[in-house]
Amino acid sequence: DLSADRAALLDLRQLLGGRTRLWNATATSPCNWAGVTCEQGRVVALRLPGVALSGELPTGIFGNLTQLRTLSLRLNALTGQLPSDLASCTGLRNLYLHGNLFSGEIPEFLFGMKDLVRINLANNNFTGEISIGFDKFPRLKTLYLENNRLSGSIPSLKVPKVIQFNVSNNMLNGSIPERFQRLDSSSFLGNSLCGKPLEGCAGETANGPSTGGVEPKKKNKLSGGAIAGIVIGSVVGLIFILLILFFLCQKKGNKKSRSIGIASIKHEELQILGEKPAGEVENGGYENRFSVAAAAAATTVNRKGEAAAASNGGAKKLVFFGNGGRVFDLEDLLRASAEVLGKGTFGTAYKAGLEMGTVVAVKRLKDVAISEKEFREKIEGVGSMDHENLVPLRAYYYSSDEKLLVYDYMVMGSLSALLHGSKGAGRSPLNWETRSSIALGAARGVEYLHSQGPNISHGNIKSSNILLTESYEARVSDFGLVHLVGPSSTPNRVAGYRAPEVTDARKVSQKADVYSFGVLLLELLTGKAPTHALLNDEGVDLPRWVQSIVREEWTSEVFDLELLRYQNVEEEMVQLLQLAIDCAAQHPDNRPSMPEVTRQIEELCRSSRREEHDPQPEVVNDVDDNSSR
Ligand SMILES: Nc1ncnc2c1ncn2[C@@H]1O[C@H](COP(=O)(O)OP(=O)(O)OP(=O)(O)O)[C@@H](O)[C@H]1O
Repeated sequence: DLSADRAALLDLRQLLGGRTRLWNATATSPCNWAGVTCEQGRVVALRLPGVALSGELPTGIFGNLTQLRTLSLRLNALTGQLPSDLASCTGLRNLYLHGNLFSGEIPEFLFGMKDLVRINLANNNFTGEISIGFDKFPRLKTLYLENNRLSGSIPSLKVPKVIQFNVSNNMLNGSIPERFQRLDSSSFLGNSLCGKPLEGCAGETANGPSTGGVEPKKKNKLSGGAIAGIVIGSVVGLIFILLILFFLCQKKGNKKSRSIGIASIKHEELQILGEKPAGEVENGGYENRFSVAAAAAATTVNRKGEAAAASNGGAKKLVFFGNGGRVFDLEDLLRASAEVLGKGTFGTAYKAGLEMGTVVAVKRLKDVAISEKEFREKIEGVGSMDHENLVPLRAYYYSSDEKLLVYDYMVMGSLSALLHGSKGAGRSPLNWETRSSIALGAARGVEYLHSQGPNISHGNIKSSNILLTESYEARVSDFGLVHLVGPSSTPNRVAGYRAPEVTDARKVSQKADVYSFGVLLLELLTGKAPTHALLNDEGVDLPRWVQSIVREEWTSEVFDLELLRYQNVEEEMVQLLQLAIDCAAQHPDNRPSMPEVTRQIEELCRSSRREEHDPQPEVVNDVDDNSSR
């Protein structure tokens, strides 16, 4: 019987006035209204984020919505106190009221909603003290109260499951309870709080912070014996640490000359070819810059114990692909200054600046376990791939000591760096248009690879292998490399992307590529790396985490914060999310093919472009990023 829910929702609909774009005027059942999710005939989720709701929420709406599990009214301009009939929603799990103008104390009835898992009341005008009542939620994981006007001290809450907590920018004082001392300081800034992770409280002993109480005076009264014990303990501890450091340094010193790799390249090795490392002039040290030749030589020296330059085999040449011709030769490459881009599964990648001004990316392969003939055959296959969404392999070099692959250098780096790198000032948020076009470009690149034959797959799809041009076009890289390396290099780092049925990383089917691509899409949409700590804490992978959220009816909460402002394309975002989930199906037969994936992304890109060009007076987007949580 939906009549009760319907009547309640009609009240809300009046509040929305003419904003029919989100509230379909022709819908007969509330379950067909945007923002409403029903289950077995009852409304279980109500989401009206950023739709310019204003004024006080009238009492009488929530009294009937007793099955509600998710209530999201974030980013509106709602004022006054929370309506008392909200207390009827006793099964509420997710309460998102952030970014409004609610005022008054956080009402007591909230603490009767025992199932709450996520509470976000940030960016309002709530006053009063933080209640010990928050301890009454056994499943609470998220508690955001920042940017309100809460006062008093933080009570010693136990909240065992809380992993996200923020009370910054209130009027709180006193010391931070021990339970929260391991959190980041940003959760507490903008108050008069003290103690870890902020600075110690006034009157605190130098030997340790207070442990949660708010009465620092009492804590000063340490007995003489206790002080002597602490001093002796500290001295013994210090001596112990110094001894460990001493032994560690000695051990490292012994190892240094044996290890192979960037960190161990020494001055003498760098000069073997008479080259001066580029970094020496600028940095006075070697850090990450040195010549490709030096790096190659260092390997040779370290492996054989003698100085043999990588270029000493006269017949050894760079083999170029395509019609571009021989733009530079091995000597040029060996003379190039090089900067480490990163170490991957198959070796180390360098950015190499040639003297003639060309910049290329050079990958030094390790653990190549196949014969020269086989290597040349396979790499010829890789070099023949030609598509605008692939990073072209320009050339390769093969000798018994050294295997180099030369690629076009992609100036904007990888999608992984873009999503998970610095989010500080100067970095523009990654908007929906960019993300969806990266998804499309990457899909086209992988689809092209699959079109080359039923046994041709990429084998290592992940965000660090999606590189970006200056205009953020996606180029898929590293294709075909899994077939060149031995079992010792099988990519354990792809954990999180690898399909469940893959046991040998060198035998990755096209359907397994689709799974990895699905995880990549989830990463694009959620902003979470498949190896994200939060996920691991809970012992789940990204696809399972997303699926659990979708099951719990709070789909829109999975999206990256930076995407939340694009309310007008929420439908397309949900479609892409569904496609990602389909791709990451456990059973290969249930996954779509790459052409189908591309077709669906093309379709939703088209429809979101249409949305963007439609006038949308009712959509409010002018809310700042902080409040969009
Ligand atoms: N052609 C290129 N242009 C710009 N950056 C590149 C290029 N190729 C690789 N990189 C960057 O260099 C780093 C190391 O790349 P590499 O491919 O060796 O390892 P990976 O992608 O982290 O792991 P894997 O070896 O499993 O693919 C990555 O951050 C990658 O984005």
